[in-house]
Amino acid sequence: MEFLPPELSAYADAHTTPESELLKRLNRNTHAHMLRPRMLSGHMQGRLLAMISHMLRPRRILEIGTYTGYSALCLAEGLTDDGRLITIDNNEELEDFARSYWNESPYGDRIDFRLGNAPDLIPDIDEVFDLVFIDADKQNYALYYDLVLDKVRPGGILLADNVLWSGKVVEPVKPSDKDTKAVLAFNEKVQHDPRVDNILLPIRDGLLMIRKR
Ligand SMILES: C[S@@+](CC[C@H](N)C(=O)[O-])C[C@H]1O[C@@H](n2cnc3c(N)ncnc32)[C@H](O)[C@@H]1O
Repeated sequence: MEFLPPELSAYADAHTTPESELLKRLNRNTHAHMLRPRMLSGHMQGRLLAMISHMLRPRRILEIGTYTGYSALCLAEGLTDDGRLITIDNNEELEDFARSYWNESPYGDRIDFRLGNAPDLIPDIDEVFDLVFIDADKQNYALYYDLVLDKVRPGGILLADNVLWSGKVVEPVKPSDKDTKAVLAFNEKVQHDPRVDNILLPIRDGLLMIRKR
């Protein structure tokens, strides 16, 4: 969901560095051939992810929720020369599609795709992360946060997508709406965690930026 009026959104887009030809093609082909293409980060958020990555120069990035590999390519832009991005998804139908685009990029050999259920895989990853992007099933957001925070270096950054959840975070919640309840609980958890500083950026569907103290 976009929270800005369309004309302001278009203006912001027009004053943001354009996508590379590869990202444009991946974006277009995801919309043409894949289910639920709105899950892809897109131009504006993709450039923000790349900008944050360039600023941090991370050596290790963890992404939870690969989809067609668009955000992985954006995040990989800032990796150090010996850097690596681990990205996890439980949908095996996405891997070949994503990999075909990664292989055309300079980062193909630095993106380490792990197929499986993220809550099962994360505990076995023995790395210290500079940057983490949480962008998978909403009901596990708080669990992902708990699983990764100890693996993030002090000063490292976590980003969590969709934290405004199409505006549902400020509407009455239906008792059956587990996703909205999970997003609300996650946002509260981070807000009251003395181990971090955080800012909720109202970009696209809401991006929570969290710095480990
Ligand atoms: C919103 S999409 C990711 C979009 C991607 N980060 C981007 O910006 O282009 C969420 C992805 O999380 C994956 N996913 C959902 N639940 C998962 C789980 N429990 N373990 C691993 N991946 C999961 C889905 O298959 C889907 O591809």
